[in-house]
Amino acid sequence: MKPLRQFRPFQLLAKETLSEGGEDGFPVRRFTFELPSDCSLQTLGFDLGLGDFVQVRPPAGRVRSYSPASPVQRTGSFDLVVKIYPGGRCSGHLDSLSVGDQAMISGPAPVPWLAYTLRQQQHVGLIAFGVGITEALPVALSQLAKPFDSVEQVVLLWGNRSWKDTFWQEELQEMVQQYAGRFKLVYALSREDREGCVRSRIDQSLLQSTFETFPRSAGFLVVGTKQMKKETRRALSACGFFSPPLLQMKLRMPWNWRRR
Ligand SMILES: Cc1cc2nc3c(=O)[nH]c(=O)nc-3n(C[C@H](O)[C@H](O)[C@H](O)COP(=O)(O)OP(=O)(O)OC[C@H]3O[C@@H](n4cnc5c(N)ncnc54)[C@H](O)[C@@H]3O)c2cc1C
Repeated sequence: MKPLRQFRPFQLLAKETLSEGGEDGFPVRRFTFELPSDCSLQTLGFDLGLGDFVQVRPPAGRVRSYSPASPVQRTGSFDLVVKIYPGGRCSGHLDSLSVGDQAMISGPAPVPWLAYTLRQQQHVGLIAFGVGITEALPVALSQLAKPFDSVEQVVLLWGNRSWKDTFWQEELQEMVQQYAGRFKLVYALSREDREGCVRSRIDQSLLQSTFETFPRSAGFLVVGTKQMKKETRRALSACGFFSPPLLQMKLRMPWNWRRR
């Protein structure tokens, strides 16, 4: 099968709710789409460790991007994990699909600057807001797969309103155990006190304490809305971390990066 350069129909095999969402929260569902039995995201050219994503074209509304959330080597199917917004054109479209229905999907679409940001970084900080974990987690896994003398520590800070908004707790716990000492996971809940979690928004003081041991030249990936990313980068800068070389990143963007 050729890479998904153009939009093509993919059949929905399964749909499962991962989180109903807390108060004021929205549900998060996993959608499993069919691939030919001998085909995986990897054979289609995806590198999830570098943030490659798919695009979904709803019948009405704008094309939207989603980070595949299943192992890149899995043959026969792939998952998207999507937060369903009320009135959301694309998330609502996906949510309206029944098993057996098709969605128009293309990919891989790249995050061109990520390879540059992570290049030769021994300390990698990943900051994910809500469903942004779908992009951050494969990046964490791919960094941890590198030898210790290449990547020493990966810290994932995951911000949600409440525990009910979270999912993949078991998978994350397994990672903490498997990469003990190299992988640190911090859950930040803005509206709930809970043992093992920090009660806080993701702000300068939380960033300072979470990444206290990181050298100021560490590499960071922030995944969330534009506003969240902007505020977090500003806070990282205020903590003394180097802000990403934005100018260089933009110059490296391929012609179609704005389609995201
Ligand atoms: C590279 C990349 C990867 C992404 N990966 C994922 C992923 O794996 N899973 C996923 O769920 N999303 C992901 N997104 C976000 C996704 O592309 C859409 O922006 C999102 O699904 C909303 O699109 P929509 O058409 O449903 O909503 P729209 O029709 O654009 O918006 C309708 C209403 O929904 C609400 N809404 C939309 N977005 C938000 C928001 N972020 N917070 C609060 N309310 C909102 C607003 O009230 C808005 O008025 C990713 C985005 C990028 C750029």
